[in-house]
Amino acid sequence: MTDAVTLAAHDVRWEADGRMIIDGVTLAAEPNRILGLIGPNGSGKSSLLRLLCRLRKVASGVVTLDGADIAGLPRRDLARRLAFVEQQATTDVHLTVCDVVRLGRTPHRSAFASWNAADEQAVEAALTRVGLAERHHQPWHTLSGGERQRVHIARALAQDPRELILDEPTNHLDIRHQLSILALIRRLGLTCIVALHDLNLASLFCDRIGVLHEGRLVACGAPAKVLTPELIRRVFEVEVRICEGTGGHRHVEYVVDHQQGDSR
Ligand SMILES: Nc1ncnc2c1ncn2[C@@H]1O[C@H](COP(=O)(O)OP(=O)(O)OP(=O)(O)O)[C@@H](O)[C@H]1O
Repeated sequence: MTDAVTLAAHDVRWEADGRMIIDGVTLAAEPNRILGLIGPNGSGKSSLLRLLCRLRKVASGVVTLDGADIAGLPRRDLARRLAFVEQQATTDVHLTVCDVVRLGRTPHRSAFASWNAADEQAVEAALTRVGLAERHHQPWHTLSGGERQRVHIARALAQDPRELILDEPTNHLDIRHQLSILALIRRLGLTCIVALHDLNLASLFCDRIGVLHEGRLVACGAPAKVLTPELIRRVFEVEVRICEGTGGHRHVEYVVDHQQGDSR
């Protein structure tokens, strides 16, 4: 483990219903870089992300932030450092867009402090960054799925974190917004760990990719190193060709037999 590590898991295990879901995962986020997490449905991506931000307690192993066990950090200190955008975050239907984003300021405010200009500015900036500055007062329940996703990202940005963890942030987004949200995440320059299903988006936007398979980390490294036909066949059970894509990024092309209807 190098010094240049912010958030890291060391031989982390977690089980549910007597089944090992996360099985001895060791990985580290590099400061100001994006670590993508890929893997088939049920491979443990969400579970691992929840362990990394202490929404679940590890059964064994340790998660550290700047070398300190996160289990010992005060909740508020952790929330000032680390924001989590969940896959299907539920939100009280009576809130407006602005109310939801304001929740991101909670860790920065003391119990009796009034709402101040810095809080307001953080909320404004976050909404502008996700392209929803004009939707301040729109009731939450009237938003589309993609707009809700962007509001949740704005809420995380208003939290002003140094570490940002995102579980499938492109869910529900059309292709333009998938690209713009991932480009935004890159521009933020934060330390990010992001679960993604789309291998090409992972290849385009992540500095490194970790691959989960049945709760184990089976590969972790630069996209060009990790995204090989052999690994994708073993983990995802599909046939692919890897081509040279834009800007030297690997492009994954699925080999589909239209007679068979699948790629095997
Ligand atoms: N609280 C729980 N109780 C029992 N099983 C659980 C619990 N949480 C997760 N699991 C199981 O752990 C496995 C991993 O789930 P997880 O949501 O982490 O996978 P994932 O890689 O994020 O999947 P997806 O790509 O479908 O979102 C699944 O089989 C899931 O059913």
